[in-house]
Amino acid sequence: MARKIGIVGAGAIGGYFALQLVEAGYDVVVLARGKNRDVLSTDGLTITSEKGTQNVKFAAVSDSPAELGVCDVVFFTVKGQSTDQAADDMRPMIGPETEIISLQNGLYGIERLAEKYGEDRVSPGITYIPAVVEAPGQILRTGSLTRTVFGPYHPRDTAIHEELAAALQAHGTDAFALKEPMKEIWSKYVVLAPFHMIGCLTRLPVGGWITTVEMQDLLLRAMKEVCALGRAKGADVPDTIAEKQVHFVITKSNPATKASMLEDLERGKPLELESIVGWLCRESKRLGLQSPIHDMAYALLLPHKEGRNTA
Ligand SMILES: NC(=O)C1=CN([C@@H]2O[C@H](COP(=O)(O)OP(=O)(O)OC[C@H]3O[C@@H](n4cnc5c(N)ncnc54)[C@H](OP(=O)(O)O)[C@@H]3O)[C@@H](O)[C@H]2O)C=CC1
Ligand SMILES: CC(C)(CO)C(=O)C(=O)O
Repeated sequence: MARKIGIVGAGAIGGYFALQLVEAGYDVVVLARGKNRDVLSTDGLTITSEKGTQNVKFAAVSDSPAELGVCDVVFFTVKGQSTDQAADDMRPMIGPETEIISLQNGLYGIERLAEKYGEDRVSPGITYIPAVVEAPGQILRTGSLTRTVFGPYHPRDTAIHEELAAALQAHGTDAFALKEPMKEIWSKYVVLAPFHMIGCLTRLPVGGWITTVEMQDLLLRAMKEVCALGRAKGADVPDTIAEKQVHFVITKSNPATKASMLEDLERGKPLELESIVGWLCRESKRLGLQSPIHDMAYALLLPHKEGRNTA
């Protein structure tokens, strides 16, 4: 019998994986609300990319987690600010054996899920797929990257991760099961937190701000704040990661790439400010570290946190 996979957070990233997992033959059930639920249950999900348009329908779509029932695996893909509510809401979908794979940016959500469901149930992951929701049930992939990794929080059996990664790979996703995914999650976070705050404060894609030595230096110093926090939390995050990442951003990044937090800011949507930048500031303080660059950015972005309509 095919495994039953639940999607909690059927937006850009959750939608992408929902479609791929249906195509891989899994029994996919989707927790969705309002207009998104209506469109997903009637027309299904449509994803447009440079490869064309794909559409799938799901085994079940509901705003009632109890109706969807216990799943073998849940992909957790809500925005950071929805973490606590969604993690509580999904409880009826989580049984004693359910594997929870989080693909959220940052580490806030992973820690909250682990507190609520236990470190042995949560599989941290990260994805680089750029995508946006254009309308309910309609997702646009804005680039071709599909690298995605996931695996256990602490070393344990990874058979389920390997099975899912192989199924996703067979359908075109660059997915990998890692025995120690936290290394790559920290490595992305070293770039992500500075990238989001600088993108939002300059209101520019990376090509608009990375060209001056002043900004390159600011980026490096901001990245080192993240590395210091990683080490204080026991992860292997040497400052050389910051140096490599700055070099990568200068030499390899597509100048048109915008931080997803800037995309949200421009659309007047709520920002993942607390889970990505605020978490770093609070954790640094708690562990006796200084994070002056992120502290200033956090304060400057606070007025935009809830989006345009509530400012
Ligand atoms: N988009 C991208 O390019 C990338 C995003 N990421 C990360 O992936 C994560 C998800 O981002 P993204 O897919 O863009 O976000 P989206 O806003 O597109 O999707 C989030 C979805 O979660 C749903 N949701 C929120 N709360 C609940 C709840 N309580 N119950 C059910 N559904 C809920 C939202 O529904 P509703 O509309 O009803 O609120 C929405 O459909 C973020 O952490 C982001 O940083 C990582 C790499 C790239
Ligand atoms: C990697 C990147 C920059 C785009 O996919 C991202 O994850 C984000 O902006 O949230």
